[in-house]
Amino acid sequence: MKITKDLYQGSLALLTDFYQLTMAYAYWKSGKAEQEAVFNLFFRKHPFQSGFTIAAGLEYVVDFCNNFYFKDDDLSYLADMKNADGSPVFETAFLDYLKSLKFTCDVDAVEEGTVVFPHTPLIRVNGPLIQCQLLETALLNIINFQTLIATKAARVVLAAKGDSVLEFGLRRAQGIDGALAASRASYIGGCAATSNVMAGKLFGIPVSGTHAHSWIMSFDSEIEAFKAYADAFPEKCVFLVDTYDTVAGIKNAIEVGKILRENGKEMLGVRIDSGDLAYFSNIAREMLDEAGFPEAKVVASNDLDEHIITSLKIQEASVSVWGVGTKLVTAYDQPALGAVYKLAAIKNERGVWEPKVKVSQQSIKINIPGEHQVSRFLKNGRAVADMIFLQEHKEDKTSTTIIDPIDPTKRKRINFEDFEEISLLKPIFKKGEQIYDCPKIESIKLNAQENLQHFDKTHKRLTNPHVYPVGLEENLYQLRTDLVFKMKNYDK
Ligand SMILES: Nc1ncnc2c1ncn2[C@@H]1O[C@H](COP(=O)(O)OP(=O)(O)OP(=O)(O)O)[C@@H](O)[C@H]1O
Ligand SMILES: O=P(O)(O)OC[C@H]1O[C@H](OP(=O)(O)OP(=O)(O)O)[C@H](O)[C@@H]1O
Ligand SMILES: O=C(O)c1cccnc1
Repeated sequence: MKITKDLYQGSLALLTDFYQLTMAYAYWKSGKAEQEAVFNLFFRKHPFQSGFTIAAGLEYVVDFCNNFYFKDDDLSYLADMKNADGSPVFETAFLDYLKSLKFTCDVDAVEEGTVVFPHTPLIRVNGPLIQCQLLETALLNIINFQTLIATKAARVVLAAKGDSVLEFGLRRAQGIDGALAASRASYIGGCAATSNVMAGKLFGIPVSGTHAHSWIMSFDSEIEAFKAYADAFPEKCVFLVDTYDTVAGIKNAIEVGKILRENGKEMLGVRIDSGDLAYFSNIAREMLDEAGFPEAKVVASNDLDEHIITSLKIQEASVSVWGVGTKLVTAYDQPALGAVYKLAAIKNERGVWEPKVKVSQQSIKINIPGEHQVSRFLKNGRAVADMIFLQEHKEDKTSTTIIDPIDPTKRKRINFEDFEEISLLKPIFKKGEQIYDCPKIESIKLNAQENLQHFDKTHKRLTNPHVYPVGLEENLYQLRTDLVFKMKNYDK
């Protein structure tokens, strides 16, 4: 899918913070625009107190980079911007430079659906400083949201323990694009289908749904409404049974289910959207079984999330399909991921790479310098640790120690020959040319499921999960510590 073309009719170069453009102008003016740089996009904490995060959004990023150019009307908009004294904000020669700007960066990224952890780069961009800088805001916008929602969906799906989860969020999502991106990310995270028809068309996601209370209310009686629905959709009958009286509603559904059966069709199930979902789902299950409908499913909806689903499972509710909307697509309990995009290295005038750190009072905010690689180590198919490293530090080594970037007392010895080693960052663009085929959404979803299987269930626990070890290779840890000391003048 051409996301930019289908959704936004062209380049999204102006989808950025104004300060990116002022910095771009200043880079250009000071002769730094083409200086080569490396930026990393990463997050510092899992959302929702989760023990894992699911990467999502790369296909949008690829599309954004492929369509990264300034259109004539973008440039005239910028040309019209004035300073307080009436002078133009951007001089014409700079706008001409932007007009001729072509995307030429290398981009390496973690594939969508990959389980990822704090501090490891999800995307690494290497290219002219001005281009790297101009990508920041859009890349963060895309990755922060889709990664957040894919993770929320994965948690909801884990709570559902193999039952289908339908995403019903469109009506309460954060605007049109929020809804579309959320439906896409929810599917990647493991939802079985969406109610969002446009997301179905754009992304190839299965669409599904039942009917609303208004359908029932438009008839004189519930049974009439069920019969009319069964006439229209004999193959797709999930009756919403709680408009007036849930038990009476289930009886009516059974009655119409029998009529359907006489005509050679099977009622798919009932939906309960209010009241005590444990109590009513168990009553529905008993009544359906007794009436000879053991295959009919009980669908539950109403402000569900992973915690309520877990509770309903503990209560042995007889729900087999979960409709989840608001709390999934708005990431209700944590509305932003907080990933950042930081300069990690820059090539100086002599052509030598200089690693860079931003020093902070909070050690969690000190970034990791250099052009990172990330390896995941597996033993018998089980992930044991991730290592962030610089290629030149690892060459010729047979073992190393990884060190927690925040707490250096947490360390792990890695003998490379003991593990299967997977490189997480894949080449996506080389000198501005796309060299990666974005997978179909079905294989992204499968990738997420397979990835999750590599992790012990203690990391996937919804509350207080066991922390998965992610560390800096010892030489990188030392490099970072030395740089921080240098920037703080501790060595003087
Ligand atoms: N057995 C249960 N255990 C825990 N939570 C439940 C149980 N049954 C329902 N819930 C949840 O409790 C909340 C009840 O919300 P609310 O009070 O809005 O429902 P309601 O009054 O039954 O429905 P509505 O207002 O939509 O008619 C929902 O989030 C629902 O998912
Ligand atoms: O609760 P969510 O997880 O967002 O799932 C979607 C909700 O949207 C629909 O009803 P709507 O909320 O429009 O009306 P209702 O709450 O009055 O049933 C549906 O019946 C669900 O309850
Ligand atoms: O199909 C449904 O049942 C549905 C769709 C959107 C929101 N709530 C329910």
